[in-house]
Amino acid sequence: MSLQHEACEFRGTACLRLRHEGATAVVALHGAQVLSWLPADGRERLFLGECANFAPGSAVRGGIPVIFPQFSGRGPLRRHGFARALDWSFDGIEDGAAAFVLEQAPGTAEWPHAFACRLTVAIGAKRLAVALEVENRDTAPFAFTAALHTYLRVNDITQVALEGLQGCDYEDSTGGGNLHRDSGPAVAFIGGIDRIYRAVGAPLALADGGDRLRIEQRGFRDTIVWNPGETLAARIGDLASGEYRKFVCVEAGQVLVPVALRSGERWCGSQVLG
Ligand SMILES: O=P(O)(O)OC[C@H]1O[C@H](O)[C@H](O)[C@@H](O)[C@@H]1O
Repeated sequence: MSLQHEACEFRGTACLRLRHEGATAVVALHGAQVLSWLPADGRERLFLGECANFAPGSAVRGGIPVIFPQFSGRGPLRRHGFARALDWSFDGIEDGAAAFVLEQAPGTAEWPHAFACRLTVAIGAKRLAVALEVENRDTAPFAFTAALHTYLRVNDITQVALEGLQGCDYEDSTGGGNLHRDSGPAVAFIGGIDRIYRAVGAPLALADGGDRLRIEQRGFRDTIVWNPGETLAARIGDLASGEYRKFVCVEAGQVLVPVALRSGERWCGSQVLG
């Protein structure tokens, strides 16, 4: 059976529910943000904050926010860009994936370029695949940074280990952007962590007690690893008390070297979980 889809409301916001091979995903039109992913075993794999704010123009804490055209505060635009705060349009099912589009509009005026973003979401029994394509529809070149800011639900953050980054260089965003090389076999999440690993190629594995999740990315060269830790979490207004223990962000990103597109060119990056 092919991918099934239906419009639905989830936490009061307009969404599309996808079903395939016993798995379900919910994608909000707000930000084209995947909010929920239940593989066929029925266990939620994404974190969505209890206090997540779906008001127009706001960023929703959890799921898979689409970061475009600027990662974090690395440029003149609003933090993490506008794509996560705007409504996207559902553009149908194509090659077994639901497609959502965002194009130049009054809400994107802070970045004066003609562009088209296309986010596709596909699911299988044990797999979630999200791909972001960006097209330059302008007459002039432009450059951007982007990420799929995936919030992975975990049982107990003190037991979580992220494997596959040994030997990779990273910028430590908590330490003024200092460069380091990861020497340990796994990243642990004790205290806050905010790192941009560069040129990550091989798949990662998130071990959470007895559970393991494979994380693969293509097109995106960097991987951002983030959890605010207790102290910073207490200052994040849309994160309920103790919720920082329930997620780690493992983000597929193109941050350290922006993507430059000439007129008519396209770029694509993707993240596959499962
Ligand atoms: O609070 P937000 O704007 O959603 O950002 C949440 C986090 O996103 C990324 O992971 C950055 O590396 C962090 O520095 C930032 O704190």
